[in-house]
Order: sequence, then C-alpha cells, then structure tokens
Amino acid sequence: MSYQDEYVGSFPKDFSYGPFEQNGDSDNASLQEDHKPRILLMGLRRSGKSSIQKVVFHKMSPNETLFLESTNKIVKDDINNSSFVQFQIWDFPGQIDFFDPTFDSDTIFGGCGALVFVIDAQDDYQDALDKLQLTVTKAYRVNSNIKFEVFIHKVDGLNDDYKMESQRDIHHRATEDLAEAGLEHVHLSFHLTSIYDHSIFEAFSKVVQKLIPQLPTLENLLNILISNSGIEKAFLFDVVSKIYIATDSSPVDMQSYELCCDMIDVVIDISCIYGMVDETEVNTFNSQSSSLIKLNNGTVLYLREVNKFLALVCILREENFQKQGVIDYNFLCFRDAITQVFELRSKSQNAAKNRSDIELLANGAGDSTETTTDNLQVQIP
Ligand SMILES: Nc1nc2c(ncn2[C@@H]2O[C@H](COP(=O)(O)OP(=O)(O)OP(=O)(O)O)[C@@H](O)[C@H]2O)c(=O)[nH]1
Repeated sequence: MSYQDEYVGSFPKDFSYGPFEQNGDSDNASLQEDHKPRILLMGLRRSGKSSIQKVVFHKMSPNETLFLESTNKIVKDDINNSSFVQFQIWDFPGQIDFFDPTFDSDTIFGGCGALVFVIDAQDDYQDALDKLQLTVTKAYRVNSNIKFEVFIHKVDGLNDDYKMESQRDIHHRATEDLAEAGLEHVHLSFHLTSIYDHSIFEAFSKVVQKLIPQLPTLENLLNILISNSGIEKAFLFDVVSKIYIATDSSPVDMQSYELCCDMIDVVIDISCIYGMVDETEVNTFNSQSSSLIKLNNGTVLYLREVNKFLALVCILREENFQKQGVIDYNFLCFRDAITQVFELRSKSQNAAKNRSDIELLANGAGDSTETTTDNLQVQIP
C-alpha cells in the first residue's frame, strides 16, 4: 500500500555483531542514529522475533511469517513514522552468543532504550528463561537504564487458563532467576502476545510509550480533551503502525483498542482505494481526514487527523456527540498543543545533535587511528 511504503520504506540492513563494522565508514550517520532510542528484539530461535517486527512495522500478514527465514545476523530497522515514533529496532539471531569476541555488548546495550525478550509460550520455556537471565544480567551491567520487556508470545494457541498459568509461572521463575543473580531490583514487564490478534500492537505500544519522554504531557492533554468534550476514551495513534503513543489515564480495555485499530484500517483502506485523485499521489491521509462510525450499541467512534502521521481516535456515547461543534473546537486546541510539543521536541533534538557534533570535533572522533583503538577496547569480552 502506497501510504505504508512511503513511511516504512527503509529496508533492513544486515550487519554482524559490531554494528559499526559495516557502518564504520560513516561515523556521523552512526552518531545521528544514536539519538534515536533503540529497541532490541532478543529470544531463542523461532520464538517469533522477526515475525513481530514484520507484522507491526511492515504490515506483513501473520500467515506470511510462516515463510520467514531464520535471522543469521543482527538486522537493524529504522522506524521513522513520525516525530514521536522514531527509533531503531535491532532483530537479533536466536543463536546469539554473548561470549563471542565480536559481540560488542558495550555498543549494543549501551545505546539501548528497551530490550524485548520473546518467549515462545507454545514450547518448553526453560531454555528461554535461562537465556533471559543471562541476557538481562549482561545488559544491565552495561546499561542500568534499559527497560526490560518480556513477551510471552504465540499465546493464540493456548486456552485462557493455560495463558494465565504460563504468565504466572514465567513471571515467578524469571524473577527468581534474577534474584539468584543478585538482580532482584531489576524490573521486568510481562505481556501476553500473538501476531494473530491486536495483543502484539498493544504490547509494542506500551514498549514505545516508555521511550517517549513527553508521554506525561500527551496524557495530560488527552485528559483535558476528554473531560471537556464528553469523550469516554481517546487514543493518539501512529497511523502507519497502529501503535498508540498515548492515551488518557483511564484504563485501556482491549476491545476498545481493537475497535480503534479497525477504524484506522477502514479509513486508510477507503482513502487509498477511493481517495487518490491521480496515481502519483501517495498520501491520501491528510489534514481533512476524519471519520465517524456509529455503532449499534449507542457508541460513536470519531477519528481526526492530528498531523500526517498521527490520528486521534475517540470513543464516546452518541448523546454526547450532539454537540459536535464543541468537540471539534476542543480538538483544534488539542492539535495546536500537540504541535507545540512537537516543536519543542525537535528544538531540543537539534540542540542535542549540535552538542554531540561539537563533542565529536573536540574529541577528534574523525581520527581513524583512535576509532580503531576504541573498537578494540570495547570488544574485549
Ligand atoms: N502461532 C503463532 N506462531 C507465530 C507467532 N509469531 C511467530 N510465529 C511463527 O513462529 C515461527 C518463527 O518465527 P520467526 O519470526 O522467524 O522467529 P525468530 O525468533 O525471528 O527466529 P530466528 O530468526 O531463527 O531467531 C514462524 O513460523 C512464525 O509464523 C504467533 O504469535 N503465533
């Protein structure tokens, strides 16, 4: 679909353990990438890492993942959907060996925002738990700020009782293993996931949200919007990936989230099929995009475009939608406020980049002899 191609069009690059080995010719590019939070996908072979990345960020249909080949090298993927959803995903091969001298843990874990560890819940998970303990121990020693997220994956094949039982068991054993390693203070978050339903999008939304420093501001703006507009629930969606980057502070129920995801699909599909004026047009989701769907239970779904990447999707009772003018006016105020948050964010990003450019010059990082020495130092296991 053209909309997706435009924004998720960066193809993964293959490279071996030391990411700077292949990118070594471009120190500046590497430094720029360093400003983006990095999400690592780890876990045993065939646990479903590549499938997750392909389904969430590349619109691959779940059935197609059956034909994915095993990943042999780290695959790095730049996600640039919007100003807020900007990060890199590094998909690791299942057989990764932390004791391999080319495994540059300082570089890999140093710039990492979140580490997603995928456990195949349909398989015996003892080996996965051992690997989880080893991974968390290694990563935490290098970078204590990493958010550790455990995806108890492929739960589509399990009944509800077994799902809950597996989650309880994995939670218990993983935290015990960490306590044995002296890391009882390290927090692990657990999510039940499957690529065959919306759970994987919901889980990834939560991972991404933890990497957005402006999250409290966004939540606050959404709270103000819903309380002044008679809205029950509001999500701020990244349209391409359908992950929600923020919601108001009332609890999220899966059904509402699924309804909103479906609505985005409908709007994008209709826009792409019927909205294109000529064939060269790639972006049919624009500032006029909005949609209203009345459900048979007296609820209304209302979608408004915030910018070309983000959409606000609200759920409200039909009687509260009678004053649509007020809702629309409040929405415009909300959109202005979000734009201001964006502007502030890009200003601070530019300032950070300038600072690092100056540091780069001051440290003479362009000197090839020094770079080589640095690499040698960090590669010592
Ligand atoms: N039932 C089910 N199968 C899944 C799910 N996610 C992935 N799979 C399947 O699991 C198999 C392995 O998926 P991959 O994504 O290649 O696994 P991986 O972890 O990247 O594997 P390596 O590259 O070898 O490390 C594929 O056949 C997928 O279709 C899921 O949520 N449910």
